[in-house]
Amino acid sequence: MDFIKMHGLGNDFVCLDRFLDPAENNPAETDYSELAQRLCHRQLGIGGDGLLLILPSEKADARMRIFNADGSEPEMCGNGIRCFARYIYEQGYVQKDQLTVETLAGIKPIRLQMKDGRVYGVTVDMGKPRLSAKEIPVNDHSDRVVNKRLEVLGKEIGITAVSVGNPHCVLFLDDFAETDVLAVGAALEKHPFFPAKTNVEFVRVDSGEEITVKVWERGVGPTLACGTGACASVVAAVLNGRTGRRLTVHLPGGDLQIEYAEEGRILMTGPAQYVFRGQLID
Ligand SMILES: N[C@H](CCC[C@H](N)C(=O)O)C(=O)O
Repeated sequence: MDFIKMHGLGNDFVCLDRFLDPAENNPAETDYSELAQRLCHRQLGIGGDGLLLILPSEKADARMRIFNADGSEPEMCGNGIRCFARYIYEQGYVQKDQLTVETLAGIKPIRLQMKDGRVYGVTVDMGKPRLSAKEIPVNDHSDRVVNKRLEVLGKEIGITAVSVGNPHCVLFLDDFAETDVLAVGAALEKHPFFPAKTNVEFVRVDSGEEITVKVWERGVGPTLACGTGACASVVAAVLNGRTGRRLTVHLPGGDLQIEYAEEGRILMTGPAQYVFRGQLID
């Protein structure tokens, strides 16, 4: 089985190209949950935060499926879709710098930044955030921004819940040293307030134009970057009046440029890089 390894700011993915032969119809390869757990394992497999499937689409230029390292299938992946877009262009499956990708969170318009025929940056229209309790989803009856105090590890913590197709729980901190990100992240991921579990972002506001974010990802754990998490953090910062609408988001793996535009759409721009091509020895 051939695969391609890619990453977006260190959020890394094992990619299987099924564009020309959608193996989804192939019974031998339908348990992607098991396959994701096997291929993403850092010692027993290739290693990755997730498994990306590159598939044809009847509604867009291509279709992306993403599986977390624990085998769960989330609705969307921000760093992954940038890698996906670069790959399908440079593979020749699309010959244009503006394309669309079908995901479980809807069809995402994408613009490629190119130099000498190679993609050096990708801008994704991530769409509008979902803010009502049912859409996130959370166990609450608010129909507006969900700012809530939750009991976590014996302490009360203030959070903002936002969805960008997948659920996010955003906390604002003055100093990362004040919180055990790993313990609080693990506890919040599975907190009963989030019936579909959640990604968790710890955000320090550095200025009106910059935030620093650490992430605990649903179905993965701590990652070097999370595209949807960075978008959710910007939305939460704007809704809580903490920053402007156009931010540089500093993640452990690098920076993303994100704008939560006045009309409500979120634009995310960042890199997508190859690591290696390989063959799995069964
Ligand atoms: N773990 C996330 C999916 C991957 C999102 C992340 N890799 C990104 O770049 O958005 C979830 O279960 O919703």
